[in-house]
Amino acid sequence: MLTQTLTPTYFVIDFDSTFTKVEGLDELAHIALAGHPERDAVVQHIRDLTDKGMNGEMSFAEGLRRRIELLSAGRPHIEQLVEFLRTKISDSFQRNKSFLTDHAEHIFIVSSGFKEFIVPIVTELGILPNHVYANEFRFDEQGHIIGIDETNVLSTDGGKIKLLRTLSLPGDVYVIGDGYTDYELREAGLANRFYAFTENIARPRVTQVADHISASLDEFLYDNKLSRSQSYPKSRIKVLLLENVHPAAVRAFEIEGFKVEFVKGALDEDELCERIKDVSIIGIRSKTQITQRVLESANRLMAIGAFCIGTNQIDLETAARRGVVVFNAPYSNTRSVVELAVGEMIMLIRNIVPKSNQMHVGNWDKSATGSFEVRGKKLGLVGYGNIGTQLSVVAEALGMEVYFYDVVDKLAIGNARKVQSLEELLRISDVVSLHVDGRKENTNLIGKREFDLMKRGVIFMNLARGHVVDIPALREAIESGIVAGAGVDVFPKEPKTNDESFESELRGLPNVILTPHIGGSTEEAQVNIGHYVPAKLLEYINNGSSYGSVNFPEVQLPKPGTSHRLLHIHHNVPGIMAKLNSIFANYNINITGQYLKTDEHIGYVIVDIAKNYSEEFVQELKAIEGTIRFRMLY
Ligand SMILES: NC(=O)c1ccc[n+]([C@@H]2O[C@H](COP(=O)([O-])OP(=O)(O)OC[C@H]3O[C@@H](n4cnc5c(N)ncnc54)[C@H](O)[C@@H]3O)[C@@H](O)[C@H]2O)c1
Ligand SMILES: O=C(O)[C@H](O)COP(=O)(O)O
Repeated sequence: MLTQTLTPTYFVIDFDSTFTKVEGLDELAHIALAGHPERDAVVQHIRDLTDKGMNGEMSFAEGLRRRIELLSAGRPHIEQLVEFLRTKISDSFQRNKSFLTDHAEHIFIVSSGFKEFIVPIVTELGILPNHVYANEFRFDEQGHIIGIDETNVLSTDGGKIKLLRTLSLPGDVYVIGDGYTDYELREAGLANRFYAFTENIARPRVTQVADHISASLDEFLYDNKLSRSQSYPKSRIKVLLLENVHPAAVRAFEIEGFKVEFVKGALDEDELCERIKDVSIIGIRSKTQITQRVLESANRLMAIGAFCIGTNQIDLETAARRGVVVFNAPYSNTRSVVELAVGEMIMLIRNIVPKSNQMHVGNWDKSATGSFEVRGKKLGLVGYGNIGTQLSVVAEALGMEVYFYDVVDKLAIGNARKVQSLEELLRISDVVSLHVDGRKENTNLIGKREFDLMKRGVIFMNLARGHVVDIPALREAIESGIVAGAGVDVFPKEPKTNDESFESELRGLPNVILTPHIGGSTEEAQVNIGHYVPAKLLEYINNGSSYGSVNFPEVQLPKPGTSHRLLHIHHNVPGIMAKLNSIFANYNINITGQYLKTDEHIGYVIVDIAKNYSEEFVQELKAIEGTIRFRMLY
């Protein structure tokens, strides 16, 4: 860490909604009024009074007096509150305990809250008890709160100003807080700067007048070049999550302190080019197209998470050349697709869809004609990857004979049999199911020629990618009776959101199951993906590990420990390693670990070094010709 001399001498920090995520007095009311029939209304009234005070819309002393009157609490409730507040310390304060401890002599907590619950919390993070200035309750003999110590200046209007005057701190004073009374210290000339703290709440009336807005303590420390736990404040790193990814993903980034934006649907290219400009991490599903143009608009982008299996919607090569790492979730929804395929296959071969539709209009058509078992039938899998192989196992358990064709030589699982060509597979199969990936070359893989090769009465399923099938040819094959039943989950053109209508030539055909690209849309799959992909992205952002990436040299890294980690992504051209090494030698840098992985286009070097290095050394590394991206972690 490049620790520098302290510029500000004293830090005056607010407690409620700054040091902790909540307002202590509101929470005390909530605890004390448990079981009270009017609890919600009373607590809300107290909250409204708190907000009015914080926004400077009401006399502070008046608001405090009225809140205390509404409160019906005692010592045991305060004990419960302290327990609760321990779980509500602001994330960035927790992360930066060492700053609080190391600078304890210069830190003061000045709050309109109450010492009874503030002192136990802040002292656990290194604040000195005699540096806590706050109100105090008055209790009766049974321990009920009966009022406040009115001789304390903090119970009066302008209390913080009066207090700071008496403290008369001999040096620069920086105030950090979320409320208007914190700003008033600056207005009164008692502070050099006021930082509106918005990690928990952003009050427009306060942010408007602030010298600076700090979305976290990390930002405050970074801006003032003070020692901190994050090399760059994550609250300044924007994560854009599209297409309704699972809330677990949002939580995973928020817990780490990132600024997260969530959008329910996909965005088109123009919208995305605009929105992505200041985004560092983007999460998408199958609908969002990350094109070259989008990537060229994304100067801050470090990583893309495909919260799905397919990555054909991303220009992977351009991403890599721009130093943007892409991760996906290769297995999280595999089982869901397999189960849907099995279900559809049985429904289609039994001709259930038309029968069900007839029942809904009152027609009872009991007959065995055109209805078969899957047992003993030949299932032909086009693409024998993760989904194809798992479907193969389940289909065998149902008594089917499984055949597969894959462009790559794949090991057959169970009794499945490999065939040598797509044509052969299509000729022999009773059920054809597509499970190829979405590479461009697979466009119209199945068209008229291929349908003409299939057995008359075949069941056909596409749960892979829409562009793989020529839709007019499929319609013709259904109408001509070649295809007796079809299950289609994916389409060349799909609506961007649930509000758009679905247009397709397949609408209205008999014995055709159409589903809105939901092969992977189960609760289980989405929650799995919601955990899996953020974990990969965070590993990369926090540690540099690119393991599991689909477009980048893969490196699995140990934690950097006490070293600082340099991450250098460059074009794979001769001489870069020599230049890097000569800079390390010139600056006499002590290397504690080094990792290198290259592919055809990209070189990814990770170097762990001892902490004593200069800014010039860092600048020289960044300036090496061929550097795509340079990052430091500690
Ligand atoms: N409908 C959904 O919601 C849903 C959900 C998950 C996955 N998918 C899609 O399912 C498909 C399969 O997924 P996976 O996880 O099994 O992928 P995978 O990459 O594990 O397997 C794809 C297989 O297809 C083979 N292949 C590619 N082109 C081929 C061709 N022309 N002929 C024969 N084989 C070919 C590959 O060699 C590979 O073995 C992908 O397109 C994926 O995007 C759809
Ligand atoms: O690639 C996938 O995993 C599937 O197509 C599912 O995509 P989705 O997450 O957009 O439903």
